[in-house]
Amino acid sequence: MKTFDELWAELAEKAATRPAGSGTVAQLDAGVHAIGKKLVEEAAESWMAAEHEGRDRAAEEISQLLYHAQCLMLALGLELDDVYTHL
Ligand SMILES: N=c1c2ncn([C@@H]3O[C@H](COP(=O)(O)OP(=O)(O)OP(=O)(O)O)[C@@H](O)[C@H]3O)c2ncn1[C@@H]1O[C@H](COP(=O)(O)O)[C@@H](O)[C@H]1O
Repeated sequence: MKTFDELWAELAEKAATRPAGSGTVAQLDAGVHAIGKKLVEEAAESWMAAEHEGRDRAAEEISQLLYHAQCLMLALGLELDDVYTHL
């Protein structure tokens, strides 16, 4: 288990060091368009899970939604504070 901030630190490190075999590096190389499509896909899967598959499945899909949101932020060079300032 990890927190949102812990995942962010891990992904930022992966983006900087680009270790072989990292799915995050592959996502970043795929670009904003591809990451955006995954984000929308995970949003739809979160919605469907919430309506039809129960709390545990919804939580799993929402975790993937958060992951892809962080990938999109990294692809754009955004920091957490750039987002938090709008909350
Ligand atoms: N939390 C996640 C995470 N959530 C989602 N995903 C990705 O999102 C995909 C989920 O997509 P789906 O469930 O729709 O499955 P899928 O359609 O079969 O996936 P794809 O074929 O589209 O890749 C997974 O296959 C992962 O590629 C994640 N990939 C990585 N992480 C974490 O990110 C960290 C860094 O990962 P790496 O960069 O791979 O080392 C690690 O701590 C991981 O646990």
